[in-house]
Amino acid sequence: MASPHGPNILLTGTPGTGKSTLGRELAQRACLNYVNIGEMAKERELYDGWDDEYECHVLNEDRVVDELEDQMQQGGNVVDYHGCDFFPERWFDIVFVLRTDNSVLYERLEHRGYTGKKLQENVQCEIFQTILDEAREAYKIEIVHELPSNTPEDMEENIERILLWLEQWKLTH
Ligand SMILES: Nc1ncnc2c1ncn2[C@@H]1O[C@H](COP(=O)(O)OP(=O)(O)O)[C@@H](O)[C@H]1O
Repeated sequence: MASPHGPNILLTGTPGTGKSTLGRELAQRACLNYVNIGEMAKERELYDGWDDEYECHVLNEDRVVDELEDQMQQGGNVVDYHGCDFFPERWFDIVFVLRTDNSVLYERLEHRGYTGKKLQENVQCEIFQTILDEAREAYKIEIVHELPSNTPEDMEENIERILLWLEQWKLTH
């Protein structure tokens, strides 16, 4: 989606892989808007009930898409969410799937207070590369990129890589 405000970037991946850490830093350094879908849904109550099994709200995906449509058409957004197949494909110029080693992810999620089934299923989601497969099905394969996200050095490299991509994007749009 060509836009004078810049491209739209999707950061996705299993919870705990580092999307919001990377997204906030990237948005600040590249002067883009950071959009955390989880926080937005909470603030605007974009929910469709409660999931007893996973003890979380059920996202009203249609309302999220409606709320964001105008802003996405303007461009210049870094969107952060642990899912990606309900966004319109046309919104994004590039999709990054953050990947974290299982043992590192386990510790991060435990530290976040996840236990039992929630902890296990999130680590399994990463083992089975569920979000990567979802992204590859929902977007053109050439715009989907995996980013390792285990260490602070990884994060710095990822930011630099995305900033370079942004420079290229600006030259061609
Ligand atoms: N590249 C990284 N190296 C080390 N720790 C990281 C990295 N990215 C994130 N973290 C840490 O992992 C935890 C989860 O990160 P967060 O950005 O909240 O993940 P997400 O938004 O994907 O759920 C946080 O404590 C964060 O500081």
